[in-house]
Amino acid sequence: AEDAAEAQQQRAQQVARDVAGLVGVTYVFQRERDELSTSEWKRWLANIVRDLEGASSLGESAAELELLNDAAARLPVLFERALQTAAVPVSDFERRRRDQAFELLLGDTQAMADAAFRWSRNAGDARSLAEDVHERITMASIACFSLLLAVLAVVGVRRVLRPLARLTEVTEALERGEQVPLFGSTAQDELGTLKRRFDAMTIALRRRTDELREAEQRMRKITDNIPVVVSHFDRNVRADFGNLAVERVLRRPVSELMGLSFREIRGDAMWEIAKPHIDAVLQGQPQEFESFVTRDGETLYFVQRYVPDVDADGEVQGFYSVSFDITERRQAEALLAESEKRLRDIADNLPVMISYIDKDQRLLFLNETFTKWTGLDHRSTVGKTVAEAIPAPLYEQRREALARALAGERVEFDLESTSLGVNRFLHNLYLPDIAPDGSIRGLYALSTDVTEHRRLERQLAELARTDALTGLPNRYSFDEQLTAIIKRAQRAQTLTALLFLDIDRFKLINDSHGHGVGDEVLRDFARRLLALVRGTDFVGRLAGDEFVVVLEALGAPVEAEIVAGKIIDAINRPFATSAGELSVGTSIGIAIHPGDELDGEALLGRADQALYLAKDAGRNQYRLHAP
Ligand SMILES: Nc1nc2c(ncn2[C@@H]2O[C@H](COP(=O)(O)OP(=O)(O)OP(=O)(O)O)[C@@H](O)[C@H]2O)c(=O)[nH]1
Repeated sequence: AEDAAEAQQQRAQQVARDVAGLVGVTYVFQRERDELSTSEWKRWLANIVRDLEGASSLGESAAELELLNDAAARLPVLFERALQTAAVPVSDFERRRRDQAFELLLGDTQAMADAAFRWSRNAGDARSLAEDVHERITMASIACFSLLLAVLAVVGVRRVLRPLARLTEVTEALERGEQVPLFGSTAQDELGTLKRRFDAMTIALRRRTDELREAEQRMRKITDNIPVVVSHFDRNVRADFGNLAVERVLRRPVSELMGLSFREIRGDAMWEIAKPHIDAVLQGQPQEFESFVTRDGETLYFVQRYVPDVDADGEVQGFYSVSFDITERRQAEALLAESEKRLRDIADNLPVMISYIDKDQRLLFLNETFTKWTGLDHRSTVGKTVAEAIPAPLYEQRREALARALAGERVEFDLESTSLGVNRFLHNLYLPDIAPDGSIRGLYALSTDVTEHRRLERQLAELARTDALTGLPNRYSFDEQLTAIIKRAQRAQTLTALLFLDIDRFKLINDSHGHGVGDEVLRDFARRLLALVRGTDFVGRLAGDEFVVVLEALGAPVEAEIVAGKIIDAINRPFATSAGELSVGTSIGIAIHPGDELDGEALLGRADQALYLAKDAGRNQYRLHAP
């Protein structure tokens, strides 16, 4: 009898522990409401059911069951509370109601636990009695199983225990997300009520499951059709959602990945990169960083966004991972950088100064040649305005052209400027940079060094105006000069004399001594003319043995006659040539420009007529054209 009492008491203590455990877990359940505490709560409930089953094997009824009847009667209420607490709160009101329900549930469970404690204390008393009275031991032992017996007394062992076990099973099935049949009880007793309550809970759960599934399908439909990789990880960083793009990127079916940890899916290297971001997003801070996936030797690049998944209570339940594929952008950027480098290489190696100037006249680009010619390097100059970058006089030379180009005009101009001690003639081209909408964004400035070109041009121009034999200005130059001289004379109202000279019998010199000697005479003739006139007077060779001298700002016509006389005297002095000394004469026709509207051609015509007269009169003399 004592052994039996011992065993019964142990059982009673077991029940007490289980109920206490249930109470404890209920606290946790209320606080956490997560998967773990829910399953714990159910486990403790199942323990009590098992204890009851053990106790039922006694199959006896007893008197001291009142204590437990109360607790058993509370079971349906308990489920009702559970039903209320399972509802998802959508408003503060509902949340308050849920919290109240939890408190009530807790109170109920507490009451059950109190009952069990009392019952175990009673069992302890019974043990001491057992030593004296056998009958009383039986009574006491029966008291020890009071929890079960209370149920037995109220609804009968089989009726209550089978449904309770079934409830546990069904709850677990629900938890696994499986469809469970309803009890469909119409019984009016407490068990019937209990079953109906449970059915209501099942229906609510089903509805919620359906809603969730629909929501998930909607989300899947949307996310499967966007070119973005979307996944969701729970608080333990295990995957519980992934869209179609996940399969495309990882080349694995999404179903295979569900439930796996981030590290299992993405490997150690990616885990190391992502871990700080995951820690942060689980603290509620959104994250953005770049990541990559390498597969079959090719690397895909992503911009990775982690968004915390926060529930109604503000608790982070996990996070969404959204990845944008930027591989193409990366490749395009690489290609662009390459082509930019090629362009820069070309630009740097052209012997042309190239720059880009924006609409606010800020230098945004300059090539190597620019640096070489001006000493301004790209790094320290880019961002400055042209006025800030170059010396004020140089800016002044370009100011107007810059303004015109920035008003949309293609401007070409030449200028001479000195940089780094080198003087250059620059040919500049300013090309406006016009946006598709017609606005001016800036301008391209290209400057070519035309110094050498200019020098050649000048040389050619000089050659074109110079008589190669004597070095005197030629006919072309004379025509240019005469026009300018006449203009000056008209402006200043001064006298100008044109002396037209022809060597006498020059043909004879050529014929007698050869062309070379003739040339010697021509050169000496030119030297003698130059020696006689002022530096400002014009001396030129028109052709063959014809020369001109233009005397400006004369006091009177007679001054021209004096010069002509001096010339004849000078020419009459012997010419030393390779063929010996030769005597040379010259005839001169003089025309005076009176300061009126007479043009160069007419003046030369008059001088020619006078020259004819001088020749006609016997040569080696001058004649003045009669006014
Ligand atoms: N040596 C040399 N002779 C030239 C040159 N250009 C022209 N002549 C010659 O100069 C001579 C000019 O002769 P004209 O002016 O026609 O006659 P002229 O012998 O001077 O006789 P008048 O003018 O009537 O006194 C021609 O025989 C030309 O061949 C030249 O560059 N060098």
